[in-house]
Amino acid sequence: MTPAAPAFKIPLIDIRPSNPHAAHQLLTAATETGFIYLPSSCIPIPPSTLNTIFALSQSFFKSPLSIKQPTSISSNAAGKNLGWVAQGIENLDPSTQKHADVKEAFNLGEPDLAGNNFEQPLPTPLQAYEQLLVDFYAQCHELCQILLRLFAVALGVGEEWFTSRHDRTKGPSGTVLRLLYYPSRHVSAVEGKEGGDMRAGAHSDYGSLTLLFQQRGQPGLEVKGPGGDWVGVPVDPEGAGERGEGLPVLVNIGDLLEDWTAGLLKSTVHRVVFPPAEGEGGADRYSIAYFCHPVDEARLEAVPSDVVKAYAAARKGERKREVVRGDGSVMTARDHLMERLAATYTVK
Ligand SMILES: O=C(O)CCC(=O)C(=O)O
Ligand SMILES: [Fe+2]
Repeated sequence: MTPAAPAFKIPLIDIRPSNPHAAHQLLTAATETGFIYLPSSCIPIPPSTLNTIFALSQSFFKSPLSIKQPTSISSNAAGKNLGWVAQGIENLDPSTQKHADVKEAFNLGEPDLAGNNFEQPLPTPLQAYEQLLVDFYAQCHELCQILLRLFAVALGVGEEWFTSRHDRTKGPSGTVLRLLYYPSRHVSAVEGKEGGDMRAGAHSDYGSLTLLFQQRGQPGLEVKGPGGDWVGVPVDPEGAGERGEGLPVLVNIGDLLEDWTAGLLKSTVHRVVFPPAEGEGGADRYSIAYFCHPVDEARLEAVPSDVVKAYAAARKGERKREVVRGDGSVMTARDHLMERLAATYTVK
């Protein structure tokens, strides 16, 4: 008899300094599941900020085309990859998915360094809340820096090894804040779009870390377990909402951090599905994703960690991708992102 695979369970980790095991627990989770829940109480983002941003997101996505179109990614004003992404544009898994993802998105690039505004045009419903969005951006970045410091500690490298390479004062990065809207199946059918079956096709994220904020009653995220099975990711695994607390935030490791650590930290494949049909076809889903990247010019030189070195030596030849090229030159974070984009979007 073969032993059953261990159940795939995403751990909830308290990352406050009062937990002396936080760094170790994070590293274990990152090497096993690649996904981690953080309780709302240990993140530097007030639940009221999140509620406001979800309300803004809803009001934007429910706006008429005349509000959305001027900020579209296909307009010159928005800039590359920034702005509104209409339904039918993106397919995260073109190899198996015939139709585009059933979703809309709004991509927000980094604010200026002074922390006053965004360089892209904001749609009308967001304009009055620019400062709140700028502050939220900074809070997300700070949370990623806290996590990156803990990973550095767990790997036995200098505490600032990763954070110094994510230091915004050193230049721009590929970091993006993304508002996401997945209509219920009912709504997408009414709009007459060709019926896609997937809200977001199977993929892994590109950057170093992703933060994902979700709302009660709006499930849909699934991660690929070690046996290739899809496992549902509950929005509120421990009933925080019922206790009147904020929901936990999900963190996942992206391809860049996986590649940088020679595959030790796992960038786990995930997707977003429609909930099983109920009533009118389930609820709409809104989520907010913060994709954190090192600064563009950061060189992805080998992490000087004994743990990483031992893993790299044991798994030589098994890696999905390399950050050091055949000629010995080291990729920058920008090179890495360009390569991932080129691998995904074959037609451009
Ligand atoms: O909306 C979600 O739950 C996840 C979205 C996602 O995985 C992505 O945009 O990369
Ligand atoms: Fe993702």
